[in-house]
Amino acid sequence: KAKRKQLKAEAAAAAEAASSGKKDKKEKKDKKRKTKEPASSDEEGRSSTSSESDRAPAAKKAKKDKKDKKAKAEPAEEPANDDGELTASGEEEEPADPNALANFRISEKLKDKLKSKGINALFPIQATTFALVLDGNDLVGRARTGQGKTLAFVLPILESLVNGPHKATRRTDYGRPPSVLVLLPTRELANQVHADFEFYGGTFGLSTCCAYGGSPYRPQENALRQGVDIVVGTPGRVKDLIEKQKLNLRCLKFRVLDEADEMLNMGFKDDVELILGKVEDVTKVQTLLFSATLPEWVKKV
Ligand SMILES: Nc1ncnc2c1ncn2[C@@H]1O[C@H](COP(=O)(O)OP(=O)(O)OP(=O)(O)O)[C@@H](O)[C@H]1O
Repeated sequence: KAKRKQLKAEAAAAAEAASSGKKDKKEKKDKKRKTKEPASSDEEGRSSTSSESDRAPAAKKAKKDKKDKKAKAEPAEEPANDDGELTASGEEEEPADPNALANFRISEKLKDKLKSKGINALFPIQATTFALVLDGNDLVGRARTGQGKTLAFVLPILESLVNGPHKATRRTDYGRPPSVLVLLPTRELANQVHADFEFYGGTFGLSTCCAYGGSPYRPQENALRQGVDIVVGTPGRVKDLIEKQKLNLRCLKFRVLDEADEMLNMGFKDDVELILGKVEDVTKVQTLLFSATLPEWVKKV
């Protein structure tokens, strides 16, 4: 009986020892897990359940793929402009070209017309003259053929008549005398300039008449009687129309002498002087003169 009691006591002690060993082990295990846990929860900011930690590599891969795609897409997010310069992404694109239409006081309608002709920026001669003419100055411009001289006076004249200094006093009534007179040495040039004034001036409802020698008088006289805003012509025919009292220059806001040296060479000296002398008050007229060379007579004019 005593032996059985001892065996029981030994078994109980062994069981207790075993249980306390398990407890130790469990405590150690728990400790171990606790030291691991912060790392795993910090890693992705997620709880470390087994199912989630199993998903983590896939999520990481997706994230990496996205990063790679973004890196590949990045060059497209910073587009290069026509000059190859990078422009700031996410902001409205600033026109890098100082001569871009946006940098000039050109109305939207006129800009649209220019763009329809593929003109997105002004040529240097146009950029130089635009503000000067629009602000009311007289001008002498030396320019070779093909530099875009025509638009150098067409654009600021139109803006000045419609939105600028001459807006308030410009006549718009039926039978009005013209606001603009352009003199050129040849009918080809007159036709060219007339076409530009018609195309761009038409935007504002401005009418143009072309008058050169050899063409019938009747249509020109009819147009002048009804009233036009712009007259483009050669000196001989313009002088004739003045002398026939079909054309009167008393309301003129602009007079343009284009290719002045050529007009001199072609013998239009007297006609030009007579026409210029018909303006009553020169302080009320802007005079723009373009010439490839500046002989004495051109300087005097
Ligand atoms: N800013 C511009 N951008 C692109 N093209 C333009 C621009 N200005 C004018 N042009 C074009 O350039 C060409 C020459 O222009 P323009 O005829 O006005 O030159 P010009 O110097 O007056 O020539 P010309 O001496 O023969 O009269 C035309 O075809 C015109 O449409």
